[in-house]
Amino acid sequence: MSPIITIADLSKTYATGFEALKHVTLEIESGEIFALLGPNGAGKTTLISIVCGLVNASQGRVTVGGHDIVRNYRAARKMIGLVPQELTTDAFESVWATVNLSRGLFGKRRDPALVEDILRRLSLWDKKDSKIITLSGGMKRRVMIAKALAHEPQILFLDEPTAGVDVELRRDMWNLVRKLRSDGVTIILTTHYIDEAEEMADRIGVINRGELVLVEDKAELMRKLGKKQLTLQLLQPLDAIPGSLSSYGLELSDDGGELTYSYDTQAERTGITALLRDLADAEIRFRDLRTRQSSLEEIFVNLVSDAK
Ligand SMILES: Nc1ncnc2c1ncn2[C@@H]1O[C@H](COP(=O)(O)OP(=O)(O)OP(=O)(O)O)[C@@H](O)[C@H]1O
Repeated sequence: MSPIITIADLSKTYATGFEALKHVTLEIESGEIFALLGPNGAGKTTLISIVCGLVNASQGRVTVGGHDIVRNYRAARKMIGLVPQELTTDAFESVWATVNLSRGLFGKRRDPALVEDILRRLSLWDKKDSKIITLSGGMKRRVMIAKALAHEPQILFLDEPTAGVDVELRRDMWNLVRKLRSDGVTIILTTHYIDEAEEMADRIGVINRGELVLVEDKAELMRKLGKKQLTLQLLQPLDAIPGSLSSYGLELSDDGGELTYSYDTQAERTGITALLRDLADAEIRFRDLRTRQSSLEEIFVNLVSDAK
């Protein structure tokens, strides 16, 4: 696959002197779902805003579909649909009018069948004649997506798409994103919901204090950084860990009733076989066991706190 967006050495210093982005280099592949994950103020919106031409970069270069976003702004922007964090739309227009207008802004011919399809997919068809002001927050958010899709963009940016929406809308949103991807749309979403990235993304970028600290295939990330824990529920509680087991870094919990061993899933040897043998030699018996893999949330928290 070839990159549809290239971001090279991108930095942004706001007029206040604040460095919101520091030397960010990133390529987005055509057709992927890329999640940009980061805490508040990390620079996610700034990055999106630069790619969409809303904020000027202080340094670096961005191309969208091969078009330089500064020199060839119109061609680049036409490829992009943006769903901003804030709801910005004309409150007194009808849904139908506002979505058609968005299409017109990009110089696209009217296409009522296409707009109907978008509204139906977003469960907005029965609201097409409603004024935006009369809609609920969740419905308004759907309208923002419909507007962003109206000119048939190849790339869709979703800035915090599910912040403050209910569970049902969140599910709908995820389904829509998957459907769009299967239609070939490249999707970049920002989120602080780790489960959202875990569920949706093909690749994940973690941004912290303006720096892109990691970009990785999601499955690879979980495999690489994921630690696993084996917990044994003992038949007889232990007062202390026997000296013969000291090399395993075991932890005793539940009043001596549980013994936990942490191991690296990537390591050539996990050490489990040896541990079980040494436990038998020490006459420590267990009645049950469980294993647990660290979640993306733990990986993320570790990354962000390491970078501080
Ligand atoms: N116009 C501006 N002038 C000065 N500083 C700004 C401006 N816009 C954003 N910032 C600062 O840049 C930093 C990054 O902001 P940005 O909105 O990109 O973060 P974010 O990762 O999207 O955060 P959130 O998750 O809260 O939306 C913040 O500290 C913010 O206060």
